Amino acid sequence: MMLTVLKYMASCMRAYRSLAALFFTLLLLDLAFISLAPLSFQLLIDRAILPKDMNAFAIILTVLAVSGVLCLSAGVVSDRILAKLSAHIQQDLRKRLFEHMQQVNMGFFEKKRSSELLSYFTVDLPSIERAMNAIMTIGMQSITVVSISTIVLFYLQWSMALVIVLGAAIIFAGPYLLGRRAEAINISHKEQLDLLVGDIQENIKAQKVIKGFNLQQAMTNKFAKRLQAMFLIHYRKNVIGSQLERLPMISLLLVNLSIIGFGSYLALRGHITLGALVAFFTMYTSMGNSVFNLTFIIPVFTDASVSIDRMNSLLHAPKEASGSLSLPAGIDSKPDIRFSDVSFRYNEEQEALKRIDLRIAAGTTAAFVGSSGSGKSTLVQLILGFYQPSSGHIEINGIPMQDINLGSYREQIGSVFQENFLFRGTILDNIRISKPSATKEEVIEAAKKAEIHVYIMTLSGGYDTMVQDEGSNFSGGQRQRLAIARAILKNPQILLLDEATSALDPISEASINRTFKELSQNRTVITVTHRLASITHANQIYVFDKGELVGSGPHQELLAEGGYYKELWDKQNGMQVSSNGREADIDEERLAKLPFFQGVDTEILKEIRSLFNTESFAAKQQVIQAGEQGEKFYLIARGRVEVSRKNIDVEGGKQHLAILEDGDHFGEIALLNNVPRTADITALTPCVFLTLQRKGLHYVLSKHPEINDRVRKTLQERK
Ligand SMILES: Nc1ncnc2c1ncn2[C@@H]1O[C@H](COP(=O)(O)OP(=O)(O)OP(=O)(O)O)[C@@H](O)[C@H]1O
Repeated sequence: MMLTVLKYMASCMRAYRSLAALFFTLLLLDLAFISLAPLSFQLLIDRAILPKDMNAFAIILTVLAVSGVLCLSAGVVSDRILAKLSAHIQQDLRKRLFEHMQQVNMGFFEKKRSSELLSYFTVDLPSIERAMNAIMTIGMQSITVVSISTIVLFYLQWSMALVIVLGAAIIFAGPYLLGRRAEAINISHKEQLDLLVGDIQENIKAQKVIKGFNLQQAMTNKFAKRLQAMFLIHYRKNVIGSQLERLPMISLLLVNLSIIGFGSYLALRGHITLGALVAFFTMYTSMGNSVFNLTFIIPVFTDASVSIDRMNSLLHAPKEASGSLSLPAGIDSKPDIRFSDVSFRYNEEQEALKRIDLRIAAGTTAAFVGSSGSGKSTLVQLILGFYQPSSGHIEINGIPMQDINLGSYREQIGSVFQENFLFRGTILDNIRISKPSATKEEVIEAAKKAEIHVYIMTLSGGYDTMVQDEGSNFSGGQRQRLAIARAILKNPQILLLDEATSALDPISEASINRTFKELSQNRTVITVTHRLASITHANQIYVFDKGELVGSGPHQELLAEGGYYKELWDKQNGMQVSSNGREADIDEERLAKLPFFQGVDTEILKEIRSLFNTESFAAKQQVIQAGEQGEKFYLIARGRVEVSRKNIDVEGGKQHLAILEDGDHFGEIALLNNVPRTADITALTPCVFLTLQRKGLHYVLSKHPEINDRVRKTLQERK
């Protein structure tokens, strides 16, 4: 363990050889004085005090004072050099870690919690710094003092020196034997610390969910369990730490006793002079202190050795596989994307994509549609080269993806996702990140196309307004528009839009979709959407279901085929949302497709239709809370909701059950009678619902006894 840490430090210092050499030289001077000073007692007693020689006394004292001042000054300078060396090494390690983190593949981030990655910087680097400072100060000092003292002690009295060497072996035996256990406890302590920090971090991020679901007490209880686990390991770490310090102390006492007895016996017998005995004891005391100091840094070393291992696990994590061929940039080199028999799995449990064959010809518009979880976003991530297929091939312009330099390829892609990250900095910086050379005018132009310019101009800071905490001072729609501006500014060959307008209101969505259509003139556009009406113009639509490609072709062709696409289309069709998003409507034909209204007379459906109200919810707003009494039915005219259940044992405190989107419905059991809701429903994007109250429906049904029983029976079956 000691050797690992020392080797690691030596490798860190390699870049600063001259600084380190200067440090060691000055340190040696300083230490030589500290180690040899006790010898002056022998000279003072035997050459000056006993023979009463004033001259010798003056010379010895002067030499002592001058060398003392010189060596102590060397010590002060070496402190400053060490401070610089240590700061350099910390900076290098931070840089190395950060640089590597930019290059590791996505799978690595999936497996690690962000708190664990953070702790490399906040826990492990400081622990390495502590060990380095300890070895370069107390450690070096103690080792030098012990080495010089041992030589001098052998020179003064070899048999006593031998006893000391044996004693030193006993002193270190304890820490050596405890070493492995201490290391294991240290590893567990760091792991628990990661989990604890992770819980706190997650709790901060999940405050809206926690308060919304009234989970404060449950979260506090869960945290108390974590603290209990942390307490145990913290206690064990403290115990082993104190044992590592205490054991050498006990051994040292025993060795002291033997030396005092043996030394005094030798002096009594006249085997050594009085001066030599005093010098021996003084030197031994200073050596004893140094040995003692060395035992103090053992826990620091154990800590650092665990940290080095942890950091190496990051530094050895596989990098993104990137080839050497650069894709030529420029407007004429539109990439053609081909998937041949591509399958992909994130983990052993489930295949996210199964044997996909598709081709997105350069300059065309392709759309990926399908239910939630069908693999659309996974496909986008494969196109971006975030993951490698588990089997099959992806080719760009006929070149295997793994041979292409990912940097040059991604240079040609502009992407917008459902959730877009905004960095700390100004709005201008955030848009310009995709094209650092862009002028402010170009940024403004892009912001205008993304329909965010007018809003930016209403802010007192305009484009210099600061983005706070990942964009928390902007709405989901505004964040999405800033991301769209970013992608537009880049003017990429491939525009990748993964639910890029999901957070926008209908007017903005329609208008931005027009912008995207214009932008598609001279480039490849790949759109992932669950809103089929927005991609009817696509050259090729790919339909996914449970990771499989179940259909492809232009809109009309797919409709004519009458498969899954038609099913999705029919589900979404027949509902209209006004352009301001405040009013929604449904026609009777669509109403008749609801299982419990099948076969109901059009006239009655007209009556039922008039009972529907429009309700709007903002993204992240709770629509239904489990346990509350339900009295209405919801039909999603526009938007996406998450169905979940409170469960503090899973991350974030809730268990995800399903995603529902345009055309889906929920809560129909409430149309039958007053039953408590069985799950929570939360809006993921701004949502517009058509809602039907039980009382209204019952009134209509009571007027039409001929359908009353049938509707109730179907509802009962669904229950
Ligand atoms: N990082 C991941 N790790 C493990 N499984 C994942 C990961 N991301 C997605 N999956 C799983 O892969 C499958 C496909 O997910 P994907 O996100 O591609 O679907 P999608 O069609 O884009 O869904 P949505 O429309 O809801 O975004 C799902 O079963 C999902 O749970």
